Amino acid sequence: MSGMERCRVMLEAARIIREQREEIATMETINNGKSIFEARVDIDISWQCLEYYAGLAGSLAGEHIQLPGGSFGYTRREPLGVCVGIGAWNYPFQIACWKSGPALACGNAMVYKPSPFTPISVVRLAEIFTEAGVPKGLFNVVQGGAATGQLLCQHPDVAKISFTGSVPTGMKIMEMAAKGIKPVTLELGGKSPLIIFSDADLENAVKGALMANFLTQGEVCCNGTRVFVERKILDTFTKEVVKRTQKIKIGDPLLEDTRMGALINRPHLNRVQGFIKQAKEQGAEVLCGGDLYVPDDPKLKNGYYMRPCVLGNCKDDMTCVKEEIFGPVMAILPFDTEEEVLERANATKFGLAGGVFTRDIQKAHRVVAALKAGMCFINNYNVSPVELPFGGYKSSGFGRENGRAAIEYYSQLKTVCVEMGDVESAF
Ligand SMILES: NC(=O)c1ccc[n+]([C@@H]2O[C@H](COP(=O)([O-])OP(=O)(O)OC[C@H]3O[C@@H](n4cnc5c(N)ncnc54)[C@H](O)[C@@H]3O)[C@@H](O)[C@H]2O)c1
Ligand SMILES: NCCCC=O
Repeated sequence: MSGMERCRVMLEAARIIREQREEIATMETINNGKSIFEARVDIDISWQCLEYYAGLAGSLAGEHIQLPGGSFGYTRREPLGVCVGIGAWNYPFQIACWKSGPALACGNAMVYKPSPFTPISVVRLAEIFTEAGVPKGLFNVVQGGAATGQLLCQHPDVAKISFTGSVPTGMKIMEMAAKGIKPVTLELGGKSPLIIFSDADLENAVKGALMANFLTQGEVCCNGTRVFVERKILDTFTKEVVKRTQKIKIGDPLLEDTRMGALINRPHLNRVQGFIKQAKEQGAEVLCGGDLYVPDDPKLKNGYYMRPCVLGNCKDDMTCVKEEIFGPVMAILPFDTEEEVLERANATKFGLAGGVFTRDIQKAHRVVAALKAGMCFINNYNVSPVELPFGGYKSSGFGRENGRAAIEYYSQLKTVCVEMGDVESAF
């Protein structure tokens, strides 16, 4: 298909998703456990992603380059071939759109493997692509776990792998990709810093800290889980954050007023609680939450619910401050100077995201310029405009999703050199 034809099909897929927003959001809530309120936002970001790449599909182009003597060259932006997408369980539908959007826009095929914990909604995406006119076999879903993922990565017909998941799995994916000389995009974990200066708008900073920690039960790769607060406002800020965290409505994720649903599964819930136990043993203070939550509704009593947790008295060398917990656990850390906080914020193997709240515009830009992270926020956190590239530094991965940047990762350049004169042979 031409770029314009791909554009039309992708716009139709985006339209169907928009039309079926409620049904898909409900499916995603059942799939993952996140609140319906949030699932709707995920679905909106998903159709916006397809619309955005539909727009780019028709304008993909190479360059014309003039050479001496009337000769010239040109480049063609060509697809890679069959791309494999492997997704995590926290944003099942959205991750599949973030990968398939640029992949299909560039003229590739995709075989997508969702996490076995959230197998359902991406099947609906495949059906929607078919309804929209994507040719049979161009977007395929293969269900399975690690073994299936390995087979896909090692398959000789696969030209590219785009992976979203944990750092240990990312390393294995990269090893497999290296054996086949396949390009790879790695969207991995994080332990991102959020820096609150004393001149920040306190109301926005508190809201930002909650957004940075408690969406999708805290199971968000770019969460700002290390909240550095300038000592002057530590008490006021902490008190307000704790008060609002305690008010978060937990429970049946399909209810309209629920803002925190269930974690993904029992082992993960136990793991998150293990981090909190260890934090206490290492001297952190639980300022609120961290315990199991049992909803009144008897049919939910075995659900994987916990109260969102705020940890005080944290130190940089504690496990809860160093490791990705991937649950609703915020660590608050006081700081005194800009120089000190930057050094501490960057002292991590991860580099996915970072944020700063301040009214001082020069300070804001200076701080984000110094943060070693791929996605930085000034005076907000965890918003996901599809126009902006998203991806990590350091162990959080490489390659970018969203924005124009993703086109680079789903296409390759062919250079054509055209001679307009005679061949000047060396022989
Ligand atoms: N940077 C991002 O954009 C982003 C987004 C979402 C989640 N994440 C990260 O994902 C992690 C949580 O997700 P998870 O628990 O599903 O991660 P995971 O690494 O356990 O699994 C991710 C996917 O990889 C598959 N997989 C597992 N082992 C494999 C192997 N050896 N070969 C091929 N595929 C394999 C899984 O079946 C799943 O589909 C967190 O670390 C989180 O930060 C990152
Ligand atoms: N808003 C989506 C963020 C993806 C990371 O988990």
